[in-house]
Amino acid sequence: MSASTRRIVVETSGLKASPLTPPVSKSDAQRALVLGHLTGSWPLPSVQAESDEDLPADVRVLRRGVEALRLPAGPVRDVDCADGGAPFRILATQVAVTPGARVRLTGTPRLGERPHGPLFTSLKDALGPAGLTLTEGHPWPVELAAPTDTSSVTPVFRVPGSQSSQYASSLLLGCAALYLRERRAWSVDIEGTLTSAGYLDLTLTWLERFGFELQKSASRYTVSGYTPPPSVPTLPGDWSSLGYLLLVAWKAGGTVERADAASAHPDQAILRLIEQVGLTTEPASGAHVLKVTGRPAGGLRASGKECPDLLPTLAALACVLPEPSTLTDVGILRLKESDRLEGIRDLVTAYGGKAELKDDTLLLTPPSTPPARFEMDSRGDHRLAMTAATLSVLSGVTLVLTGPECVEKSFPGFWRQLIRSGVRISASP
Ligand SMILES: O=C(O)C1=C[C@@H](OP(=O)(O)O)[C@@H](O)[C@H](O)C1
Ligand SMILES: C=C(OP(=O)(O)O)C(=O)O
Repeated sequence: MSASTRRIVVETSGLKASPLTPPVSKSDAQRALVLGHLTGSWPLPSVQAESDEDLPADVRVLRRGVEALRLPAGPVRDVDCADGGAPFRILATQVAVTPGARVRLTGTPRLGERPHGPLFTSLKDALGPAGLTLTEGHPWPVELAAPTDTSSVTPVFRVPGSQSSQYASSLLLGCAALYLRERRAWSVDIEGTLTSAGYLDLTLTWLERFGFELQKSASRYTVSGYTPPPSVPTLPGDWSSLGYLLLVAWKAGGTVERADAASAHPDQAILRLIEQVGLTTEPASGAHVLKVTGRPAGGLRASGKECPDLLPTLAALACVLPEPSTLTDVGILRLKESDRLEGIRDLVTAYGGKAELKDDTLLLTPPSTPPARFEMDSRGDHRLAMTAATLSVLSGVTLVLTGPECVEKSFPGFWRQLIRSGVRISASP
């Protein structure tokens, strides 16, 4: 259940065409903040340029963590990672590779439940011989004391790829820090199949943008050089957030802004998936502005290996398509801010559709008749809250939503954007 008991009514009968804007991409910003810190671009201009009220909470967490690492060595510093999986995992490695750093990391109970063991083991195996200590509470705090000299250890991290790509991304960002300090190549060996591989590619893209030289052989990624880039890279809009906004814009006849095709974010897959169901995305006037037109002609098929964070959004779309849809490789969804696989099943069922899980595949069948209204508890999970609201917009069916404020994590302005499109939000009696 959601930690919050606040309930809102989302009513979507008065939609109007408006330009809709996503926030900055949290995944891009987290990587850029770490690399800006390591390479002397601090504060990072393109994060400074964002208004504070629109900055995703996870970006603020990562920034606070880096600020703690930039303080002179001294007492143990406390950093609250709230609900941020990537910020927590990225920061754990950055603490471990910052000479003499001592940091106590805490977070929500749910973040504490999510898996981190393989990352901690990897850090201890590689840096323990140099003096790294990492102690875990139950589950909090996680306290790290970093060694002052790592130059004599074997420069390789080994980590399994199956649970989360964030372990490998975090370690590669650690390799960048270690390369800069020691001027020797550092590697990450990924054991087994890598899930959410597009997010590791995103990390590699950011390393290159910031001037790092990379090598790949078999399952080993190596940071082997650094040349400062001519300018500090800037940040794109968030394709995960654009997923909701493109669907809202389609329904309301509006446009989306900040849809930067040069972004390496895996959720840009939304464009292909929208086309797959028979809709068309077209450039509208202005840079990076798009509109969506057409009528859906069939169901969709998407994989949690490619774009895990889009699957809830796609489940909302699936509820209004003329044919059933298939989501594959859905197990990864159990490890997110909530058990999103259960969340998707509950949403589709609350809307009157069918969600059948077989092995690792979810078959979604839209209802023959939509309900008069539907109810959903966000369970404190931003993507479930935004997905439920998107379904309300797509279907015109009123939603009663418990726990709407969790959108802060990735998209603090989400409700404001919906209101721009004519959605009415009121407190539930
Ligand atoms: O590296 C990242 O920024 C992310 C990687 C993905 O997680 P997993 O690799 O754990 O699937 C994704 O779901 C998450 O929202 C952000
Ligand atoms: C899973 C997500 O983020 P994280 O893992 O960083 O908490 C998400 O934003 O959907």
